[in-house]
Amino acid sequence: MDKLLLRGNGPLRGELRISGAKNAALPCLAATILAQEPVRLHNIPHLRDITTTLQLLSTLGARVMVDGHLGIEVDPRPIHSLVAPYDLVKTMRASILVLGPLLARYGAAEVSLPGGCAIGSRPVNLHLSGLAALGADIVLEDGFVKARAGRLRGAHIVLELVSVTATENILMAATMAEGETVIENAAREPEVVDLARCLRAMGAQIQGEGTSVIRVRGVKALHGAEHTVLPDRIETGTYLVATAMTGGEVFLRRTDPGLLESVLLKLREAGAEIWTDGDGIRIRMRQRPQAVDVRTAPYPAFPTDMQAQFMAMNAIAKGSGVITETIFENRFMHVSELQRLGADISSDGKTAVVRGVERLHGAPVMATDLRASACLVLAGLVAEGETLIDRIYHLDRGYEVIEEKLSVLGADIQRVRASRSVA
Ligand SMILES: CC(=O)N[C@H]1[C@@H](OP(=O)(O)OP(=O)(O)OC[C@H]2O[C@@H](n3ccc(=O)[nH]c3=O)[C@H](O)[C@@H]2O)O[C@H](CO)[C@@H](O)[C@@H]1O
Ligand SMILES: C=C(OP(=O)(O)O)C(=O)O
Repeated sequence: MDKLLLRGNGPLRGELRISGAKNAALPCLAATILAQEPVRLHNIPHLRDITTTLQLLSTLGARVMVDGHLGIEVDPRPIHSLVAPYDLVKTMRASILVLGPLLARYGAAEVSLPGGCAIGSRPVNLHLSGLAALGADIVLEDGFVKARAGRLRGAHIVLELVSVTATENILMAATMAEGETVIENAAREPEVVDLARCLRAMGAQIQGEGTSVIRVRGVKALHGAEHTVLPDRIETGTYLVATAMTGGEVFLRRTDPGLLESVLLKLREAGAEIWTDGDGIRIRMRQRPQAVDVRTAPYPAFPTDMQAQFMAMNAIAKGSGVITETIFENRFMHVSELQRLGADISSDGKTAVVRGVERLHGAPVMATDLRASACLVLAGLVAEGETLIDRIYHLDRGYEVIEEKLSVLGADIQRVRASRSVA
């Protein structure tokens, strides 16, 4: 297994291009199943989760063409299998997103239940009850969700809690249902909005995305389209925190400051100077960060996918900050790894109190999930001595060439390939 080796190397400086959003690219790729013609997607990040999704689409029979550096064309016409097998689904929870489209377009689907993930139990009951409300017969058998339906029928669905991918699954299915579907308590995340735009380009009739009530008038068929995926707000936020922690100055381009206002607010509170300009963000940090309190909640509040990174920043900040995680019940796995680097953190249930220390010290650590991995990279950027991060396959699910991007900014970071020993 590859590892990352970091040595604290002072402030990050320079300019970076932000990639397309993983969490928007994944549902848009699933949405291609609905079309009757090829769909071209642009600004697709080069990530392991994307490769897995493309493999899944190919397994179903779709023809996938990688078109230049960041473009992908999916031709769904040859789809002949409606089974998403365990081998692919176990590595990526978002594979459940093919359920709604397969059901709506082909009237049946068998999708392996996504494997458990380190950040919590992550059930899919809301996906299933939403699709059942649209008329699907669903059974759980042999570890698979097996669903069947004639033409789906529009319904009034009130989600019990805000779920991003459940909103997306139901939204995709509803585009081809007969009549109107209303999704109440829908997720308002920008990635849901991006999916709605992609579906609208394919001919879907959708209103209200970005609010908590989405209305969909079903159509008989969806056509081919082109869509450019929005920038990754979590990648953006991660590089902003990296710059703040190292006391550097960095300009991020091809991003959208409007997507991460809650994060920018907290960075300013920590002492960062931030300038936004259309699709760019400049950040400068001229002092040791001030610890901040953070409470995660659905968009537009502070994102759970940025929680671990802010914990790393608080670990070296002046004062202490309280981090409250309200979305996932087990998203503090990075606490014990940060403690190995010398962080002073106590956690109890949903809350962690982080008392900033002057300095972290490098040590071998283990990544436990995607954003936990990112937080260890951030800690390694400022730790004294060497930090060796194991199990970075998590990181490769969601950060495009992170070691190259950080190296460009002056970080001392290298990938240690599995076959080579550490010098
Ligand atoms: C691929 C993708 O877009 N992943 C994102 C998505 O995950 P994902 O869509 O899986 O997360 P959800 O929004 O569904 O999770 C929110 C909460 O709802 C619960 N829940 C969800 C579905 C369900 O059927 N039943 C249920 O109880 C979850 O356990 C969690 O406690 O949103 C999360 C919350 O912003 C992000 O951290 C993930 O990066
Ligand atoms: C938790 C995440 O992704 P996923 O939902 O795909 O596991 C994430 O992007 O931080």
